[in-house]
Amino acid sequence: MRTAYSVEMVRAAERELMARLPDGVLMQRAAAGLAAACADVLGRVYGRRVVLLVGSGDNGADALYAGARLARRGAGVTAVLLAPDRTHPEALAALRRAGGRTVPGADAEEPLRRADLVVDGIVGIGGTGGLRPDAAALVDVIGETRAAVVAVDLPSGVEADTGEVHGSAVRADLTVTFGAHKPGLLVDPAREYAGSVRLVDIGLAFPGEAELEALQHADVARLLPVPAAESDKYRRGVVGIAAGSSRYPGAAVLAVAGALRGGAGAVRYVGPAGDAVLARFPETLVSTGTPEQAGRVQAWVVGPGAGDDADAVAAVLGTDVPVLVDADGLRLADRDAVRARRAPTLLTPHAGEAAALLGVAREEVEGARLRAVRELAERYAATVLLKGSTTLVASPGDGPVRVNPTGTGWLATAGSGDVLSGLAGSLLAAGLDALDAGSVGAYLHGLAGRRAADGAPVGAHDVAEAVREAWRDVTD
Ligand SMILES: NC(=O)C1=CN([C@@H]2O[C@H](COP(=O)(O)OP(=O)(O)OC[C@H]3O[C@@H](n4cnc5c(N)ncnc54)[C@H](O)[C@@H]3O)[C@@H](O)[C@H]2O)[C@@H](O)CC1
Ligand SMILES: Nc1ncnc2c1ncn2[C@@H]1O[C@H](COP(=O)(O)OP(=O)(O)O)[C@@H](O)[C@H]1O
Ligand SMILES: [K+]
Repeated sequence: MRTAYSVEMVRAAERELMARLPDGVLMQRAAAGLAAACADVLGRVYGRRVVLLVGSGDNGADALYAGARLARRGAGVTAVLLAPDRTHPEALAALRRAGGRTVPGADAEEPLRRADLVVDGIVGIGGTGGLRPDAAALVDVIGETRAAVVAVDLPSGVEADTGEVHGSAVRADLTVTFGAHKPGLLVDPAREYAGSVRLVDIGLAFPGEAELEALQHADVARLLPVPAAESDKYRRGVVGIAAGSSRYPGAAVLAVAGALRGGAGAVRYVGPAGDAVLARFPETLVSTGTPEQAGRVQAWVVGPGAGDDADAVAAVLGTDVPVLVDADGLRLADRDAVRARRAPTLLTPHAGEAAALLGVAREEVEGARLRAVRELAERYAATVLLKGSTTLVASPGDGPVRVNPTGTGWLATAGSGDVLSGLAGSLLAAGLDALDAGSVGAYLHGLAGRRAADGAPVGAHDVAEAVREAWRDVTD
C-alpha cells in the first residue's frame, strides 16, 4: 500500500525524530536525496547551469544545501533569494562556500532563461494560501524557459493536504518529496503539477493512520475473490443489475459486461433491456419484473442508464444487501433512504453528479476532490467513489481515503462508468466491503483501460473485455 500523510502528521513525525538526532541531520538527508535526483535529471553535473529558487523557510534551505552539493560537483549554481534577509543562514553559507552565487528575486530572469535545471525551493509544507506575487511572477518565467524543473518536497503553490491549487503554482518535471507522500502529490489538480514523484526516505515513522492510501498490485491480489474447491455459483455471489431503459439499453449491457468480469458467480439482470443483454451475454439470468420479484442476490447495482425509474432505485435501496448506486440512480435516490440503510452502500458519482448532490458547481468538485468525496460520504453515510482524473473512494469517518493509481484519460469514454459499476457491484456480491469493492474495481478498471487502449482510443466494451487481462496482471 502506498500512503500519503497530512502536513500535521509529517511535522509530528519530524519532531519525534529530530529529538533523537543531532541538529541538521534530517535536512542533510533531504538535501542528499534531492541533489542525487537533480544529478539524475541533469545526466552530467559538471558545467551545467542550475538555478535555485529559495524562499525563506526550510524548503529553501533544502534547495541551498542540494545546490552546494551540485556546485561541488562542478555545476554553476545561482540561488535566487526571494527573501534575502530571511534566508536560512547556514544553508546560504554552505552554498557560498561551495562556490555558488546569489541574486535577488528582481534579477532572476536572466539566470532562469539560461538555466539547464531549476530547483523550486520557494515553499514546501509551510505554504499557506496561493503564492505571493513575487513568487508567482517567477513561476511565469519558469514556464517560459527550456530548463527541467525539480520541485523540493512539493511544487510551490499547491496545497499539500488537499491537492487544491489556488492561483499560480510551479509545474515540475519531477518532485522530490521527503519522508512521506503528501496528499496533494496524489490528487489532481496538484498531482499534475508535480510531474513524476520521487520519495526520499529520511527515516520518519508514522504511527497513525494515513490520510490517503493507494492500492498496489499485491494489495489487490490479496483482496480479489478466488473460488474455493467447494464454491458454486451461489456461494461465489450473485450480483443483480437494475439498469438500462428503452432509451439506454447499452448501459445495461455494459454494466452486465463489467459484472461478468468481477468475480461473482452469476449476474442477474432486471429491467427493460433484457433482450439486448441476452443477445450479448446469454449467461445472464434475466427477469422482467421488479427488483423485489427477482431471485435472491448478494448485491445490487442500480442506476446506469436507468432513466426515471425511481421505483427500482427505491426498491433496491430497501433491500438488506450491499447496493451500488450510479448515474441516474444518484439523482433518484432518496438521501434519507440511503442513510437509513444497514447494509453497505457505494455511490459512484462523476464530478458532475457529485456537484449536483452537493449543490455546488462541477469545477468546485474538480478543484477540491478530497473535500468533496469526504463531504458526500458524511452526508449520505455511505461509501463514495468519486470518478475522474483522480478517482477517490471514501467511507464516512476519518479513515484513509483510497486514491486510485491506475487511471488513464482513455477511460473518459461513454459507458466506461457503466462497466465500472458492474465490476465493483460484482466485487460487492463476492463479499468485498464497499471501500475495497470500490477501490479494487477502480484499480482493475484503470488497468483494463490502459491495457485496452495501449495508446489508442477505446470503447467501453473494450475496457470490459480487458478486465480479465488486468486481473491476470495483478495476480501474476
Ligand atoms: N518536515 C520535515 O520532516 C522536513 C522538512 N524539510 C523541509 O522543510 C520544509 C518545511 O519548511 P518550513 O516549515 O520552514 O516551511 P516552508 O519552507 O515550506 O515555507 C515557509 C516559508 O515560506 C513562506 N511562505 C508561506 N506561504 C507562502 C506563499 N503562499 N507564498 C510565498 N511564500 C510563502 C513563509 O514566509 C515561510 O517563511 C519542507 O517542505 C521540506 O522541504 C526537510 O528539510 C527535511 C525534513
Ligand atoms: N481524465 C480522466 N482520467 C482518468 N479516468 C477518467 C478521466 N475521466 C473519466 N475517467 C474515468 O472514466 C469513467 C467514466 O465514467 P462516467 O463519467 O460515469 O461515464 P459514463 O457515464 O459515460 O459511463 C470513470 O471510471 C472515470 O473515473
Ligand atoms: K517547493
